[in-house]
Amino acid sequence: MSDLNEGPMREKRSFIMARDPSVDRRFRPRPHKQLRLFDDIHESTESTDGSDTESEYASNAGDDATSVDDSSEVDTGPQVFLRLRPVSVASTGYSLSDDGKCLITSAKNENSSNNVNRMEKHFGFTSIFDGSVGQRDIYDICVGPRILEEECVTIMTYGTSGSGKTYTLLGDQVRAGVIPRGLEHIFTIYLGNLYSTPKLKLINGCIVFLQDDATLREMQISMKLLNLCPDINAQHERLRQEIKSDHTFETKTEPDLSVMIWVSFVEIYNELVYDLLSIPPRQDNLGAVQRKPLKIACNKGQVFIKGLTTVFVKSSEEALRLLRLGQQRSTYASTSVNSNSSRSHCVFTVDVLKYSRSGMTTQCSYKFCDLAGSERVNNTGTIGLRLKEAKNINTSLMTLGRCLDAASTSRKKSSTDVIPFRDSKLTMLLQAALLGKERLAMIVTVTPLEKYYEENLNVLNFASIAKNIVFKEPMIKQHSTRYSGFFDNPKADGQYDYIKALEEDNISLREEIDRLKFDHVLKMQLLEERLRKELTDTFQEMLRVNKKQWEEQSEKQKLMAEREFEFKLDSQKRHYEEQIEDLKDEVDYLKNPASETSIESIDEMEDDPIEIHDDE
Ligand SMILES: Nc1ncnc2c1ncn2[C@@H]1O[C@H](COP(=O)(O)OP(=O)(O)OP(=O)(O)O)[C@@H](O)[C@H]1O
Repeated sequence: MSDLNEGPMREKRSFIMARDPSVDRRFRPRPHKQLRLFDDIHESTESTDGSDTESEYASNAGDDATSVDDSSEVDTGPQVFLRLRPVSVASTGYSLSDDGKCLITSAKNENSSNNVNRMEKHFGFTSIFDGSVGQRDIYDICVGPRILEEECVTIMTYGTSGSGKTYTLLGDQVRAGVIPRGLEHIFTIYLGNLYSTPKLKLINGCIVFLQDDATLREMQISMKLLNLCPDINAQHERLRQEIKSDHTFETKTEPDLSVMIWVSFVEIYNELVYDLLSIPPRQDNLGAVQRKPLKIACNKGQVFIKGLTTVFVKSSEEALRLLRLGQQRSTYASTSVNSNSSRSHCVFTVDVLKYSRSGMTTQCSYKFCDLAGSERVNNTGTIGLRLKEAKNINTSLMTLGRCLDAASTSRKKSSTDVIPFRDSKLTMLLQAALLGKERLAMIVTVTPLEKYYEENLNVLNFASIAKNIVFKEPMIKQHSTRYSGFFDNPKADGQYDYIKALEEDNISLREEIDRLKFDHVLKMQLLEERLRKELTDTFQEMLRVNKKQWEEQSEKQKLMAEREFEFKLDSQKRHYEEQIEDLKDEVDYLKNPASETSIESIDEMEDDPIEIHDDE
């Protein structure tokens, strides 16, 4: 009954349903001649010789590159690029429009599930890259300009499983992807302004000045994690050489600017957010990393993850090492379509925090988001844990599609429909980009094979919804705050001069402190010198007096010994002289016995031998 009253039901729009949301039929470009893609493309997935045909592309497809730059839609909505994976025999169901910006699909396979899917469809993109386009051009066109704009940007890869999302973002051992190139680019830009210690940090979405002990703690965390990282010196050097030969990045040294760079890495696995750079309880056991899910929160419109480890990095190499560490910890598994398939959505964030002498702190963040691949679970025989993972992946991707759709519809109709960000962790995390508060660049990857035709249509429908979004509000170029340590009160904004004066005072006080310190050090040095001299003089005087005393004492002792010796000598001398006298008398008596001397006395004398007396 109610059906009759309400009239015909309106078709509900969805990115995976059959209705074609691609370019409006009335305006879509009609190709005079459909170009066949992939005629000269050979399978290059297995090749590791680094033979990307970049230079060829640069000359052949240069027009594409320029068309991106001068596009007026750059400022009004997301940029959506299409990258086709190289395959040996590409399906004839895909072709390019004359201007190279529209992919035309038409099912060649009669088994296609429904009539709508078999119809010819046109999907417009900011740029389309065929399988011959290498990593260098992808970076130069899709990402490099966003990095130069120094705005918050989310760069996302979206596609079916095995279509090259991870390859595009991370690259492989030989060909660096978008992230290593982006890191090199960012560090080259700020080379002249990099600050060597972490004094500013983003905490719960706000920029905070760190005290010395907190700075020290952050440096210890950074050191601990870097010690856990795989040793990639040689690999980093090789990739760096490759990047240097591919691009010419320029350093922009600005006076009075200090730049601090932080990185964080999370994965969303089965709808739970995990920190890929957490410090494990035991350093030596990577397997013992506690997988504690984290919560997403919002503070004054800034989305952040509670308790997430953000690591201060001083060079692109450190950032890359942390990226590899997180990559090792993220969830991969072998599936029917990809032997090393990402089973989670991974978001690697680079926060650039700047502090200028005027007291302004600004933040610009680069989020690199590697989405897990959409998968057909019905036909591929996926079971068990892989099935659970695939369902969660598909559900969150569907929510992403719904959010994009709602964002697109509400902008066009100026309606206030609630965008269902809260329906998945992925959309909660990326809501700033989906609302147009940050730039969004999406690289859609497709494997142009017949067997993926219908899956690819879903991906292309999704991409065209994203492409059609128009953001009317101006982008927030940078999140900026003033150092709250100077001013907590809301009137602060109008008192810039006062802040400036305070800062000048601060600078002159610091100079005064430096001068006083210098004077103090100088004074201490002079005092030390004087004390040393006094001490030396005192000791020298003491030595001199001691020496004199010793000399006098020894002189006295010498004199006494001499006198004593003389005295002994005299007494001996006298004694012998007396004995000699006695002996002489005896001789006289013996010669003349009539003398008065008696015999007894002579006998006595004989019994009395000569003695030597020692006075001692
Ligand atoms: N443009 C390309 N050029 C050369 N090789 C490629 C390209 N795209 C993908 N590959 C190769 O294809 C394989 C699968 O790619 P990748 O792992 O990036 O797929 P994915 O889309 O991330 O898949 P999943 O969603 O399952 O993780 C890898 O071996 C990769 O090197």
